[in-house]
Amino acid sequence: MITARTLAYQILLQLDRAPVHPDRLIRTAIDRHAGLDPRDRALLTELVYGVLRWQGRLDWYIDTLAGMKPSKIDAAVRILLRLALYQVTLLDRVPAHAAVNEAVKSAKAALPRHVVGFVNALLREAVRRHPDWDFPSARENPVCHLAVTTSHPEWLVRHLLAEWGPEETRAFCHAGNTVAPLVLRVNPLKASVEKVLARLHSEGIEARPSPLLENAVRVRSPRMDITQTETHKLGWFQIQDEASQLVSLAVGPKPGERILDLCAGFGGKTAHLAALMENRGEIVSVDQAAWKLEDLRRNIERQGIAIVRTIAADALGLSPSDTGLFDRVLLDAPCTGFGVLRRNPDIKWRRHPKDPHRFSRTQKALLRQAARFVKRGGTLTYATCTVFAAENEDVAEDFTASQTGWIPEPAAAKLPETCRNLAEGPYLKTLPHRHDVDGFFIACWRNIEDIP
Ligand SMILES: C[S@@+](CC[C@H](N)C(=O)[O-])C[C@H]1O[C@@H](n2cnc3c(N)ncnc32)[C@H](O)[C@@H]1O
Repeated sequence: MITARTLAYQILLQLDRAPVHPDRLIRTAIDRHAGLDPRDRALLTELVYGVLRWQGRLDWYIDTLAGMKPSKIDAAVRILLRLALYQVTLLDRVPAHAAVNEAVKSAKAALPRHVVGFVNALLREAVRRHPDWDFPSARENPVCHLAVTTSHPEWLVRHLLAEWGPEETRAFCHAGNTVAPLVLRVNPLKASVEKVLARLHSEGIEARPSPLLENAVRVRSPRMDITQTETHKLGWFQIQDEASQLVSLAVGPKPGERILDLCAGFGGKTAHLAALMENRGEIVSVDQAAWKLEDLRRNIERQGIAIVRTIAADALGLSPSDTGLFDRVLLDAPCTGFGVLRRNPDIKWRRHPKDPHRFSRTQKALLRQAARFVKRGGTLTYATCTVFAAENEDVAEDFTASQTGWIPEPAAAKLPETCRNLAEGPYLKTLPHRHDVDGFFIACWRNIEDIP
């Protein structure tokens, strides 16, 4: 019988080779090994996400103890060590000797003898030292200190310190290692909050109304796969953080309107827009990834939505003559994703220091393109799930400064009273460490001129 630790090791190896969402790999592993009991499934998720969150600190332990150049340690050996060290240093419920023994056993099965000796010696030394580690000094090297202790890349810490200062950066980095609440958007086309709470309760899941949005609920036991419930299969809800829900609310579509969702992905925002439109009008959902639009179609069908047309295309190559003009256009732009590190901790290790600026260029081009599809009097909404000014305020300000015929509209105007404190000037900005929701940015404009 395969163990949760072995599966976690295999998944971490796969993630090292290709950028797949960890949840997809975990779900596939659980489906394939139906014999895993709920405790093992929970441990598998804990190990995969724990190692991804704490990878920076775990690597610091390895490089401190290894006595060789970091590049000399093979990727598979490093992952084996990270997994064992995570259990030894950060997980209370696994005895240290069990984690070490299992890692050494795995090493014996697959690695040469001298590597087994190296793994064994390093892990036993880590057990001996823990918890008395000599981390880089906060006074002499604040960047390195924060990067190692909170497990974030040095370039990211340096960037945030320059943009936000030490207090906010520290809070952001600490929040990045917490488990985000599991939030559901209730689908009003099929159910109400009360119905969803009652039905989930009958399936053994406790949830409570969101403090922020009246149509959202927070699940108390976030470790389970809620997509397997009947309530989900019936299309009564969609998993969607409150901050993400603010985007479609800020678009503010009305029944009967024409809406363009220009980077629709799996259709999280499309489905919400359709619900706000009471399933009346038309939504055109565009994404360059045709496979995502397949998921989108399944998602909207499950939710009883019938007003969506999909187009698989590069938004930059699309013309209003192909689609007509729209009352409202949403650009939920591709971004570095640093607002959702709690859910996707692997992102912080995949990104490059130049990425915020690279994305910024694409976002500016996509936003100008999105504007071409808006009717006179219509609105344009720009959203990201990241926190850097380069991808947020800079993009919005570039648009406002370079385009005539557009006036910024307060992004919070259409939001419920409970969310008004999230406004920062004309924009809406959420941060995990301040608001306990994902980090999103929203900006809105109204078109006041004919488009040439
Ligand atoms: C932030 S995600 C969208 C998430 C989606 N709106 C949702 O709510 O689930 C950005 C999406 O933009 C798509 N994308 C990136 N560049 C694009 C382009 N030039 N044209 C069309 N889609 C693009 C990506 O495939 C990705 O699905």
